[in-house]
Amino acid sequence: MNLEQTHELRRWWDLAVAPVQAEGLRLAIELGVLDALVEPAGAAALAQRLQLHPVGTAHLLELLWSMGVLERQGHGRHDGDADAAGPVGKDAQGGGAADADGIYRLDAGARAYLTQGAELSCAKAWLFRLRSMRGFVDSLGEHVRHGPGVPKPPLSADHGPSGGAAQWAAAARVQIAQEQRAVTAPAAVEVMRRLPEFQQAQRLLDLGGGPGLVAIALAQQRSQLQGVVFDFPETVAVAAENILARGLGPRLSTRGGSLATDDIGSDHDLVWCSSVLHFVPDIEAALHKILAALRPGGVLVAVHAELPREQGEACSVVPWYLPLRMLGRHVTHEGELAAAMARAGFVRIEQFASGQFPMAVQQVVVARRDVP
Ligand SMILES: C[S@@+](CC[C@H](N)C(=O)[O-])C[C@H]1O[C@@H](n2cnc3c(N)ncnc32)[C@H](O)[C@@H]1O
Repeated sequence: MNLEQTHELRRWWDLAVAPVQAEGLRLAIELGVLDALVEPAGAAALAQRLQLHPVGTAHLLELLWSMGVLERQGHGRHDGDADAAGPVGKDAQGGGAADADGIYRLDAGARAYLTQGAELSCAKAWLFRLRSMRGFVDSLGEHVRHGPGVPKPPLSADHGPSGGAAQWAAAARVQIAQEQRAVTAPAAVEVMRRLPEFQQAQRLLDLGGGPGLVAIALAQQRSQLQGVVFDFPETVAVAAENILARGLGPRLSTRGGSLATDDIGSDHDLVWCSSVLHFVPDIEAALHKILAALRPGGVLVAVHAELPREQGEACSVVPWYLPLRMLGRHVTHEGELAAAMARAGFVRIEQFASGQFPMAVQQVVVARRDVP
């Protein structure tokens, strides 16, 4: 036995403790601990300011530090050692010098993405993901015993993964908007930079575009680009507000409907479609419709998670998409979406994986309508 090596059991024990870390982070966001620690502070002063218990707060801060959410200086020092606290400095909240628990402040990544006021804040998006995963966990046993849920009919009032079109619209205002602003829109811009056709494209369709921040970011890249955000009517109302707020009304418009049943327009040069095909009742039918909506030579860029065939890659994709699969939604295996595009008549299909999207690694599939 090598005493320095990690025991094989550890990976399962780590799973059991992950809820403690997630709950610690949730509390830190919801109690305002993270926002407060943009400025360095010790536990006692922070507890006083947020009306928390000093000992409980000290333990929470140490947990967050162990997770890499916080940096710590001066741990174990007492009042007289304050000047030795280093770059984090003194407790700005009047709690005196570095106390025995140390002075904490946010790590740069947590400051950029987990504080409520940050420009790229994903705090609400993260809280949403946590809530939805916790909700799913409670029903997992039911699904295993009694089978996956029945897919929702596309024409009912219930379009969302766990609720109705109104819930998609609410998501478009909060968590999808946060993820688009911080992650999806910059990634979409990067994907388009690799695509020669983007330079000439004049008509963009952002299919299932939610709050429309991807279409907005792409329009901001190229002044000749005009575009339409297509989604359920309740959701495109959110996109319309965002378009108006950025003064892009003359170039971007919205169209409300369902990809499953309604017209999505024609003669588009470029269709962007990310994390949407999971929710349509028939992927092949949706792909035929998208092909017909492109002009000859037009390009579809579809970005979706697919289930990896390698175990090492599957471990970070399968759990995220299990709720959708248990609800009877589609999550294709790697390569299946590209194969379906080929069957639908798309040509010159390329695929690459990217970790620069929300949640798990996404497969970017670029496919073209042939020029006769
Ligand atoms: C997970 S969100 C992705 C939003 C956006 N494409 C992105 O990547 O950030 C799924 C979007 O697809 C839309 N959607 C789902 N089913 C749809 C359908 N049948 N027709 C139109 N939009 C649909 C939802 O309203 C939602 O805005």
